[in-house]
Amino acid sequence: MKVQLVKVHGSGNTFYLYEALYDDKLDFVNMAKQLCDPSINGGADGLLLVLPSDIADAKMRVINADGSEASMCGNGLRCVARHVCEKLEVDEALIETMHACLAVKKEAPIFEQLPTYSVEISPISFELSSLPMFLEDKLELHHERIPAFSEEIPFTAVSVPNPHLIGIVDKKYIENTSHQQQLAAFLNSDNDYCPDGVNVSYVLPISNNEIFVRTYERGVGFTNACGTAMTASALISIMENIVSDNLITVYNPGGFVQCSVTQYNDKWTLALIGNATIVGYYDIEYIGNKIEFINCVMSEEQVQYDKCNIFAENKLISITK
Ligand SMILES: N[C@H](CCC[C@H](N)C(=O)O)C(=O)O
Repeated sequence: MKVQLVKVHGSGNTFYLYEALYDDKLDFVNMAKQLCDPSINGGADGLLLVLPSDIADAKMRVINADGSEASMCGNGLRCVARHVCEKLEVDEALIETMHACLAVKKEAPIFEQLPTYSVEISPISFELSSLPMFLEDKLELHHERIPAFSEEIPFTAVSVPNPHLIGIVDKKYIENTSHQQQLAAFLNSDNDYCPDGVNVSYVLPISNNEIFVRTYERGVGFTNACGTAMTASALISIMENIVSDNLITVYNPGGFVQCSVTQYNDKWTLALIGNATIVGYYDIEYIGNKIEFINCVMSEEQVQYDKCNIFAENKLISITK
């Protein structure tokens, strides 16, 4: 069976996007694992499925590189938003996700002429049971030290709605990722705290409206960026008075995004704004359960994005000097 895929990324978090006519009989788990193999065309962090929806303009499903399915993907949703808006020739749309229909919108470029979209990040819960995470005598975890995780780093647990553990750290934990690697690998293996795993992010405060976030993603490992994690990190940074502005620039190893965090009547509203870049168009042949790449046409957009990435890298150098 011949399949057409688009390789896309949001802030360097790279995916294959496949528009399926319906919940195909294709084995998406097997497809994702093969497509994300780093030895083939540089791999990817996951597979985005764009499907018809009865309640929205389209439906998005997210399969991680290890074949696990996630309830949400912020960087991926921006890429799906662009795909759907350009197909329907609109600037705004509604995308059905596992737990909510989310508003998406074409925005003015975040950097030079970069195609930019905003996506709603919702629902949000601080209940440990929503991740799930199990901690003795706790129903929530707010900016607290858990000795089993770290004696130094205060962590917050939040679902948006995929699960996140957010630590506010000083520079040494950004320069050396071994602590984060060890903790995240433990919490994403057989353990008593997070039976379904968890995305683990370390956040370095920069200014009253800038943070740096590095994420070890559940089902993937370290990625250039994790959209839901960056938005959750912006939320925690506001709640803990680490930043004071409602529009936060979040730098990451793959570039930068902006996160809008507003509160009304005790309800938080989150939006993630950033690029939706097309890397290339791929034709594959799906023979039995084996994927063969037939053809690939690279897009010119990556050149444009590289300039954005250099801007972010220079900022990171200035921060961690
Ligand atoms: N690995 C995540 C899903 C992808 C999220 C990330 N790529 C984003 O941009 O939010 C999880 O299993 O919850």
